[in-house]
Amino acid sequence: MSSRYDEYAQYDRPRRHTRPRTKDRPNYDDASAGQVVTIDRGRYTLLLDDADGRRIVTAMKSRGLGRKGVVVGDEVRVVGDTSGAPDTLARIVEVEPRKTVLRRTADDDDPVERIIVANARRLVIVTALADPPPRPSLVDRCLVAAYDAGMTPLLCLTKSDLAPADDLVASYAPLGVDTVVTRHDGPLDELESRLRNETSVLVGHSGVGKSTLVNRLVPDAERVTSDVNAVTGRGRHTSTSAIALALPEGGLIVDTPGIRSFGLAHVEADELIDAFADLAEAAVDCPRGCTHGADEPECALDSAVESGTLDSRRVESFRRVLASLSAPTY
Ligand SMILES: Nc1nc2c(ncn2[C@@H]2O[C@H](COP(=O)(O)OP(=O)(O)OP(=O)(O)O)[C@@H](O)[C@H]2O)c(=O)[nH]1
Ligand SMILES: [Zn+2]
Repeated sequence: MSSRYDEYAQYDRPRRHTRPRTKDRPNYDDASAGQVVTIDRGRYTLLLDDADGRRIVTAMKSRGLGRKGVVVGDEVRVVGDTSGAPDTLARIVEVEPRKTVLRRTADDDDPVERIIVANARRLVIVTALADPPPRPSLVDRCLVAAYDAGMTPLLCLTKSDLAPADDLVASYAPLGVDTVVTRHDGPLDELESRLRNETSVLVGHSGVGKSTLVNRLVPDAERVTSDVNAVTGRGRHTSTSAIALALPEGGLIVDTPGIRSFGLAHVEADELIDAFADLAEAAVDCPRGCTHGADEPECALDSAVESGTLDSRRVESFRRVLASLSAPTY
């Protein structure tokens, strides 16, 4: 089986630009569209897919962008040599508005909540059913991160050959979280069908089987990573940046090595509840400043459960996720 990355090596030279440019104002009508795949020391690796074919292009930021940040997943417009031939460098002249933004948490090394990935649709929360045992509080924090980022969470429960998935599936079902169960020697089509033609981000702590999944989803992931690093001039991929890999059947999967937790410091209870339309609707009747937690005496979620409008298990699950917001980071 071969990956789409194989196609990147085969491209035609770009057509010559025929449109004249105005002198006074830059005219980027003839700019190509691309997506940022990884970033290393001011060099941006882009995936371009247009009439000239699918290819990897290295670019830098144009001066006109100023201090505007460019992150993995950004949809950008590029000019200059976009052939992708060795030793060529294109220029990023525009960054399209971001559809979603996933941030990593501030830590001792870096006190700023930086964006890990832009424009990803799905956050795949990878949890092993055993070895290591599941950590529900971590899953809950990842769920909050997904909702906050505007992404759809997908719970991927791995190593189902070691332990049953029933309990975990049942605890996330009331929230309507989509779940797939996998094992290294079982089929992956349920996961693959959800990833197709979209940008997804994989998260999970060490040992849960992320690399095993990536290597199956992108059969030549290791070669691609080293090729990308050859382009960016690095011996191996740096752990600080995310890297997007193309899936054979379309779509990108973003691996997040070295990223241990998400920036949730700014997330408020009212923002989280907005991810659940029925709960948000009931909470309209809450007293001002209600945090919707189990200890709130007059939370309208309780009256909605009493009147039968809301399912108590759904409210309980929501409150468990909500509590993870104030729990210490792992
Ligand atoms: N029994 C069982 N073992 C698995 C399964 N998937 C992965 N493993 C094993 O679990 C261990 C960890 O798998 P990895 O894919 O390296 O996990 P990871 O999440 O990438 O871990 P890091 O590389 O530390 O981030 C390896 O020994 C795998 O062989 C599975 O479905 N069942
Ligand atoms: Zn409330």
